[in-house]
Amino acid sequence: MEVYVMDHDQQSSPAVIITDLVFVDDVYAVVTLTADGELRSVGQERRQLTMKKDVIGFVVEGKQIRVKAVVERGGGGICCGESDGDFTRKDFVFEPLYEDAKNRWCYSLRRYLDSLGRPKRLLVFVNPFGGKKSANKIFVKEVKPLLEDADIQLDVQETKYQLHAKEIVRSMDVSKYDGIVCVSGDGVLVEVVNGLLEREDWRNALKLPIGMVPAGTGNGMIKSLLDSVGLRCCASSATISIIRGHKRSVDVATISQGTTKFFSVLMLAWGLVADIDIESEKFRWMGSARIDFYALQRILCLRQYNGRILFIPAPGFESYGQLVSNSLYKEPPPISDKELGYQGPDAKFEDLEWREIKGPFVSVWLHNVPWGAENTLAAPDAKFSDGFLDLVVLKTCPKLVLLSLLRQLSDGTHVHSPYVSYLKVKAFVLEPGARVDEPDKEGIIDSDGEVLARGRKTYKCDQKALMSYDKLQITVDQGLATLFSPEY
Ligand SMILES: Nc1ncnc2c1ncn2[C@@H]1O[C@H](COP(=O)(O)OP(=O)(O)OP(=O)(O)O)[C@@H](O)[C@H]1O
Repeated sequence: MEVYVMDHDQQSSPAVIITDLVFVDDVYAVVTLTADGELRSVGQERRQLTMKKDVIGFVVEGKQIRVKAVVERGGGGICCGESDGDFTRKDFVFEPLYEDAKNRWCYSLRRYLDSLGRPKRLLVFVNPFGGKKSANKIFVKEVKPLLEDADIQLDVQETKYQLHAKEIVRSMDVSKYDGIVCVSGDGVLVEVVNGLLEREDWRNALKLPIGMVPAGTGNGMIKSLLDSVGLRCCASSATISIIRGHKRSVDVATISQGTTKFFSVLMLAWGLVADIDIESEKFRWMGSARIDFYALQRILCLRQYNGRILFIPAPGFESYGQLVSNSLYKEPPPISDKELGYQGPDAKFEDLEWREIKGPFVSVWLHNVPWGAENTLAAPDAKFSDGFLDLVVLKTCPKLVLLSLLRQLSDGTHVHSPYVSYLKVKAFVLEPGARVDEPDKEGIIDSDGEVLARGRKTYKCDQKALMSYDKLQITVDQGLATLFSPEY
């Protein structure tokens, strides 16, 4: 029924898609769906839902239609999941008077929801190993019911071992899905991005949006996405943003050493932060307290590392460091026939103006998005797709100041400290050196929670790292990957 309704106050109001006399709670009411997506009920009570924002799906229950809705709460209220969240369930049930009317309502609601471009088929990775090992429970109790309410078909894959998600993504049929969801920490997200980029059809594969549901220790990406619109980092808010299907592009950094590459969407750390992140693994039994506990230990016995960093500053940051004639940066070798995946940005960096900062360093930290973890606002000015990485450098710092800087990480005010240099860079070279106090020992280079390189003679570890503790270079490709994101 397509009618154009004249309004008393305005010249015209949005076209009516369907309007009917129905029962709401056994009382007559008029329910209307308009072309601008308002679903209104006028009867004993007035109700209004916005299809785009509030409605996640609908279902027929006998003679009734249940419109499944989640409404953003304005302070107070309850979350629709287990944990505290920002949405409350507000289903709307009505009963069309005739079977024929019910069918017309179903057709109109379905057509409207289909026009919103929301995902219909998702591949879901659940990492049972991440964080507090509660990803399965989070998925079953909080994520699956919402995705099913939204009538999304799910292929669920529990990850069985490290790099399992990457393996699947590298060879999956991307045309089967409208997105990939990771119920995990950031580790599985990074595997998915790397898997997509290693495919021959990476350009097309990268259009597949990736959704995150926080279920790990490090949930920096989803925290960054939700926090940017004032939502709390919880499974229900994350799931609702996936259902609504908005997307956001995110920069991808290519970290390379010779022909070896790693693609990062979160961060790279060398020095204090990497040492805390990786070495605290041995205290994993402590849960998230391991980080604070080990950070204290590391500050009391503070290490400094020799080395050098070189970078191309973003416009406005040219005053940092000194100009250099030889950047050490090497353009990647031409692609051989065998290397079919993504090889890094096409841009040339070798002849641009490079600047350097020489060590010793306490910490060097590069960030792509603001939050490194749910309680770490590492780079408050970082943007998802500005084509730059935020660089946080700490060369030296009294221990007491350092302790308070670590506390300030929770609100991002550490970047205002006179001991911290905070700038944006387009490309970066790290030349890591040995520890100042024990020159026979070197450090760790960590990217997105993975050890990229371990110093020689420093760590007894059977696992071989991807790269050696030597010069590596980083370039950024603007907005290369796609994420499901709340509307911003
Ligand atoms: N079944 C499994 N057993 C062991 N490791 C796994 C399994 N499934 C996935 N992994 C690995 O777990 C790592 C961490 O995953 P994820 O990011 O989800 O959790 P996290 O809690 O944020 O990580 P971490 O606790 O290491 O900081 C990933 O590198 C992933 O490859």
